[in-house]
Amino acid sequence: MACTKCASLGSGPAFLQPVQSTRPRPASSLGQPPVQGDMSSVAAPAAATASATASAVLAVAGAVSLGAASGRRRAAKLPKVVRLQGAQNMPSPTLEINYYELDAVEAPRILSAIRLAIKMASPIVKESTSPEERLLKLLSEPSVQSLLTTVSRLPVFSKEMALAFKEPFLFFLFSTCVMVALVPQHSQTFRPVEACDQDGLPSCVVRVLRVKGRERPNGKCFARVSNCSSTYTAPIPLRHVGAWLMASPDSRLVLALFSNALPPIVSGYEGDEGGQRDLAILLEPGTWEQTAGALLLARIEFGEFLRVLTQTPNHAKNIKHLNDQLPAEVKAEYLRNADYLETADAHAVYPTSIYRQCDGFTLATKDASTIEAVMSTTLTTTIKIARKVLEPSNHLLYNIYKPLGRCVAVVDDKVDAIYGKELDAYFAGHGIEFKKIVSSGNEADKDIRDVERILIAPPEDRFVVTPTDLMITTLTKTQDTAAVGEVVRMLDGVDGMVVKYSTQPSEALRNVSVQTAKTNPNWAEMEKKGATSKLLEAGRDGESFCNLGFCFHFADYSCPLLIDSFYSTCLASSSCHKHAEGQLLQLLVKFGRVKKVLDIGTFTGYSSLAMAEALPEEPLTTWLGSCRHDARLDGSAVLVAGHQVGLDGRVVTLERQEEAAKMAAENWASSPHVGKIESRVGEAQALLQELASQGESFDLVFLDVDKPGYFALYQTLMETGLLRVGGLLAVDNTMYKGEELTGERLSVNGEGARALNAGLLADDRVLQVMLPLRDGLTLAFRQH
Ligand SMILES: C[S@@+](CC[C@H](N)C(=O)[O-])C[C@H]1O[C@@H](n2cnc3c(N)ncnc32)[C@H](O)[C@@H]1O
Repeated sequence: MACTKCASLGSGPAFLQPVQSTRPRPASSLGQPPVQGDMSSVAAPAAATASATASAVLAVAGAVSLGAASGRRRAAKLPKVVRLQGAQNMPSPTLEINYYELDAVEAPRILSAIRLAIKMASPIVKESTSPEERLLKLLSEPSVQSLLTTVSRLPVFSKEMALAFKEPFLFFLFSTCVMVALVPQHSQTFRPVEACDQDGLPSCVVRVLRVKGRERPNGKCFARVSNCSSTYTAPIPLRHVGAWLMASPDSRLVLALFSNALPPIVSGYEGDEGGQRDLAILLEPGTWEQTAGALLLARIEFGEFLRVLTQTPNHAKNIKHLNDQLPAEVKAEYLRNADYLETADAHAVYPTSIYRQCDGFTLATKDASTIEAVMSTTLTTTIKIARKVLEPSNHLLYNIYKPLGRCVAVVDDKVDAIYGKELDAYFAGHGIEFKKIVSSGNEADKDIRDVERILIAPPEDRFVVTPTDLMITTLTKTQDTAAVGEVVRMLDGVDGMVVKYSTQPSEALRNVSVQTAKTNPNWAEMEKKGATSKLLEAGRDGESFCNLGFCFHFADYSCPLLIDSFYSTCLASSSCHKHAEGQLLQLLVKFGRVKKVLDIGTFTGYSSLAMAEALPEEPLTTWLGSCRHDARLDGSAVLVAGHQVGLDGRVVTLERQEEAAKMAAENWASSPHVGKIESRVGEAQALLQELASQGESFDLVFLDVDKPGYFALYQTLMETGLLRVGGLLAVDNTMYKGEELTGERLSVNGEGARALNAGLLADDRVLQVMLPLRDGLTLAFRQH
């Protein structure tokens, strides 16, 4: 996500984006030996159990050569180290791993971002306003916001990160606090943090802090949690910490970070010499003298500020409330980052396995001139040798998968040829949902990324809602999973970009999306499984989904999501394409200075609300007659019979299903724009006649109902003048899942869309363009 406010620093992804194809191999395969020296436990043998322990050891100190973004690797031989206090009980790493592409991080830009943010933030923290006001101002300061976003995305153990953190990493802590404080409502879409210590601190956070800092003399925080276990699956790259933290809206965390958990490097302002020393040793030799003054000053200023901020009795509550007080665009920016963090590595937010455990600790030479942050990831695999496991009477697999509810298996095609049928029969016989993803590959292709590639959108999990879905489904039928994975990512990337770089929807609209998904009768059941993202998808084969006796069109709320355990829900996030379409409608309303909108097909009220939000606010005047337009040419309002008859912007929305109309009304109820919406229930054709007989006409008509009726409704709109000359018609789903692209027989909906497309083409009263937005959105301007 690009920070629009501080473009000069570059966007987060631009310099943090993982580079799939050039990832570094695990350090051991790069010829780096395991850590040497006095870390006796480091060389401890792997546990005799079937568990593999791996650790990433990346340098953090001035004495160790820190490679730049070009990918220079640190010296293979490390100086002797001793464990720091508190590290004695940590597990012992045996080999190095490096899951993430650290070389893409541009340390110099991060450093300049830090400098800029310090410069801009410094006068703010010294202001005489209340600490909360200052914090609010800080969070809204573009350079600070940009830095927080950036920092939240950094892989923690990279050498570049270490380089970046040669300056105080108050900002890291700050960013984590900020995220927690900022996004409680967002956090509801994340799973709660599972492993917490007694203080409610997610253990992963503690681990990161423990790695980066040290136990404080008062023993708080780090010491207490040293033996808590985590069920998190990923190693702990810092860029994910924000996402983890967001999972815990607990303001105690903010408190803990502010008051207790600050490692000496930050909290040393109270006269803690350790902090100053740490800071000194993290700087390049010689730069300390030049930089120390400014940094120390910043540290003191921020330290003092934090102290004041956390002194008042209500500070926890106050900090939490800042979320609501932030300017909308600032808040949206933070939320966008939250979305990014979620999608950047879903594993960090949504653990997928209980068999991987992360840990970390800090090692240092006695004089602290060399510090190493060591992180270990323990992968535990149980291997059982068993025979005849696929015989129905054998309960081995049953006992594992029955409690889990289902089994997703990536099966080699050679294995499938031999055991495929037996596998299917076994799970079917035991009533266990079984998803078999058959893939062809060699041994070398079986690393975690290949598994990811295979799991991404297997054909049976992807509903065809848009032409993109169709292409992806077609692609994934081939056997070359690696190439398919790349293309799928690109295709999804196009849609993702549309959403990412379009203005983000209001909270009210996000909520409508959630409500929409919840109308699915399977919602509750899926929610239990944590698989609700699927419910934003269309029904498997069709565009309609029957519930409460009437049909809903879930296709319109589709997200290009991956299978649920992989990328979880995008509820309330901006990833739903419907949002981009909503933004387009809003843009059209604003650009066309539209006052009267006809929304044909209400459903849960998303499009109605989107357009209502964009309509002007001023009270008015009248809807009546042609004088309305003449009068507004000179900007004046027209009063009919001297009284006001409504708001200067109105959406009339039509829906055949009473229940849907009711649900939409509930969804709009809390919006300040509700007064602009008028809902009518009935068949669209009949309602159009009624509106025409009342002399209505509209500047903008959005047509989004059953496709077989499209052309007839279009004709009525034109013949009755409901779409006024100079007005615009927007029609959804005109590409209808790309059915025409298949060359196969069209469905009735596909036929309906084609009839309208052909009708528009033949009608010279309109000038139209089909936009490949989602499932095709056609804009037709009525010129005669
Ligand atoms: C695709 S949904 C509309 C979604 C809505 N425009 C939005 O973007 O949020 C279509 C809705 O139109 C309704 N509908 C379908 N055919 C209709 C018709 N002929 N007359 C009135 N309503 C109709 C359906 O009940 C459904 O609720």
